[in-house]
Amino acid sequence: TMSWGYKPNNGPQKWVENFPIADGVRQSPIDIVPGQASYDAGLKPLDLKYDPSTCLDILNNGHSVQVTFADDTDSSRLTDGPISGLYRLKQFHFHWGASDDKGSEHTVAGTKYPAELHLVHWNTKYASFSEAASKPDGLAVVGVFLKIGGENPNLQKLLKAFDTIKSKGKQTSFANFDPSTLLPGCLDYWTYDGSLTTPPLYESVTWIVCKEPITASSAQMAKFRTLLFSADGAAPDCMVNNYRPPQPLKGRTVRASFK
Ligand SMILES: CCN[C@H]1CN(CCOC)S(=O)(=O)c2sc(S(N)(=O)=O)cc21
Ligand SMILES: [Zn+2]
Repeated sequence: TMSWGYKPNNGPQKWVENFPIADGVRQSPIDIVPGQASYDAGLKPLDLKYDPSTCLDILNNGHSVQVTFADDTDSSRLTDGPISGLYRLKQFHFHWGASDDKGSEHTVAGTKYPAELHLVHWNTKYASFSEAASKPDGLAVVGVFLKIGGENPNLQKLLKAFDTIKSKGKQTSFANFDPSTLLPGCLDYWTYDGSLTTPPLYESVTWIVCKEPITASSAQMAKFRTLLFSADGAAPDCMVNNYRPPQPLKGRTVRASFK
């Protein structure tokens, strides 16, 4: 049987067949409508501290490009913001389009960005990432939009590794990368209760979506599109449009950390 993907025969419209929670009450992503978000003065600023020495490797998992971190200590972690306790960084990855006019998962008043970065953190009240991944307060994902602008030198280090992980299952060591270099200068955010945007679609994510995008050049976006969904030796299948469209809000409130 074919595993899930982003094509008409195995994509977001079909996921509910194997993952019925796809039609759940707190699914992600969503369209964020700034005028309908509630400013919450009680929301704290995000406190993100990352230790580059926890960076382990970069992987093409057949769905995205992912950078994985050692999560056996608290040295790369998220605290404050909308969450309580301490969440450890596990990985970050991206979603992008076949062209610069689409690619993000969250949208802002219907606007699609060319890509979206997800920094995935797990709640250390649980013993491990895999235990946390399915709990309602198990994960906190920081989303950062990418918009087309000048070349982003911090992305360049990632992109240089892409030639060695072109196809599904390829991975290579990747050391001393500081994910905070991919954060925008202003950490104003929207937050809401949601889910993983890929199967298994667990409703376990506190979403923290930054208002300010970072930039990538059009050439840098083109580099993402040289990656493949397909494994070595299989017919090459470009890794593009690996995004789920916005899902129904179903009565949820989106809070803003800013006026
Ligand atoms: C391709 C598979 N993606 C998922 C793998 N994991 C979940 C299951 O693990 C036990 S995960 O927690 O690393 C995340 S976070 C994430 S998103 N796009 O919502 O940030 C998707 C996934
Ligand atoms: Zn993601």
